[in-house]
Amino acid sequence: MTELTPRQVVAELDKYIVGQKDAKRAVAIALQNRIRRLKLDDEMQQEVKPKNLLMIGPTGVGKTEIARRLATIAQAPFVKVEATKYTEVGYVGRDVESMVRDLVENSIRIVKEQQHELVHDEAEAKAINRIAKVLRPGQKVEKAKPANNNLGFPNFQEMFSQFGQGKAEEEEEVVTDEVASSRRQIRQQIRDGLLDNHEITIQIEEKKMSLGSINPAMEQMMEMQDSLNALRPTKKIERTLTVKEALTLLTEEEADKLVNQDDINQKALKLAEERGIIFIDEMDKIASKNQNSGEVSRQGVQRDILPIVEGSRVQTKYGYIDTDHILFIGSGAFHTAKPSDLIPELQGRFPIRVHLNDLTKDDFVRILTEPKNALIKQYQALLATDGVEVLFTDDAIEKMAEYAVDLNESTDNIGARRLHTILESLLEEILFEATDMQMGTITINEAYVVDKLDKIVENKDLSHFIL
Ligand SMILES: Nc1ncnc2c1ncn2[C@@H]1O[C@H](COP(=O)(O)OP(=O)(O)OP(=O)(O)O)[C@@H](O)[C@H]1O
Repeated sequence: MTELTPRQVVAELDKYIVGQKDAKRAVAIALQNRIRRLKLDDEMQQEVKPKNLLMIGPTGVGKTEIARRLATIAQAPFVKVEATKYTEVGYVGRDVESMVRDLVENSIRIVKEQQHELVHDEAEAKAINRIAKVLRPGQKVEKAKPANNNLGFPNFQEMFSQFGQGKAEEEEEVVTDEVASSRRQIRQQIRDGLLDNHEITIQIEEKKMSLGSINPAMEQMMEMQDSLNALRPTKKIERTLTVKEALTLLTEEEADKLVNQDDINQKALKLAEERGIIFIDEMDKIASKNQNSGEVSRQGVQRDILPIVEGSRVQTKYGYIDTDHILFIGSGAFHTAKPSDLIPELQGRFPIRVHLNDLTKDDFVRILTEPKNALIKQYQALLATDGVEVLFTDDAIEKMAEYAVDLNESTDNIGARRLHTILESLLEEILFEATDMQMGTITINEAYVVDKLDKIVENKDLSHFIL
């Protein structure tokens, strides 16, 4: 895996996030420091403590977005959690270690996807084969039964067959040359996508539902259930789908058989350990120095978080994970509580502090248009699916940015999130009509923006709900 330099990381972040230069630099440095520390010998590693980061800034200015993009750039497992969701050990609620378990789940997904990618062609070939067999079955003949064992032992094979998958095993398929040749043709047709919409009924393995972790006791129960499930033969269920859907499902099922689950688990644990990023939002809400009743439990949460951030071993259903190299990014507005209101040990674990700025009108103009996934581009792409081309004049975009600033000042300051609600209200009519009407090209100018938004903005009660 090639590592990007801090400068390259910032350049990548620039593609998606407007401004916030200091924050981008800080996360790039934090990422590089982790790589540097991993290269040290063991003794030195113990001396150099991990340097986590605290992002301080109002809501909706890009804190989460920076962390999330950073994870994508670094190909790192990522979770976002809210500090206020946790309660002290012993109370009902999520225990703090679950953030590490969630990170591992995310890592498992990443590694599984990578491994599936490696065996994709082989898995797809097998899936195509299975579909061809369903579409052109051979002749079924009854299988000769094995002679009964005369030793008086129960026949385990027959007993197992009662668990659901016995029937098929009693029949054998005779594949004539004609069937084989017809299947060859079908396989080609599937590859060419000619049968995509054709419906078929297939047998697939029933997926075990995985509920998110709730608390340790519940998790243990679910893990026991998982182990029991693993002992039972997988149950097959019948589903009617299009060939295209069946191909996706069966390719996934075949890929599952081709990859080594233990291998995935080990790789995922290592990936989470060395590259994981945990974003803890609302850190300010658990900060407080006072010892009165409500605050005790907040401090409790801080104390629970501390060992994880300091580096400890956490048990997950895939094995133990060391949290020593996980990068923690704390975040919060810190309007009333200050970082210095956190317990000292925790303050020490988040030594890099960075302030994010309030967004200005110019920032809003840029956010609307510049990033790779800019909101205007998103709406244009959505409406293009209905054959509608939407153009925005420069003054229309300026006007939207102006409304965003005004509304953030006069109601709540929700940062760039304001742009989402503004665009949704602005385009409501077009979004409703576009599918029915051949609208061709629509140009949105300043007058259109004023016409659509002024009515709502003037009515303070209404704008609280809509914009
Ligand atoms: N500087 C920015 N550049 C581009 N988009 C931004 C920027 N700031 C915010 N956004 C957009 O606004 C939305 C909210 O931003 P984000 O989730 O990062 O907020 P936040 O600062 O983490 O706030 P909170 O603490 O409330 O979670 C996202 O859709 C994000 O893409």
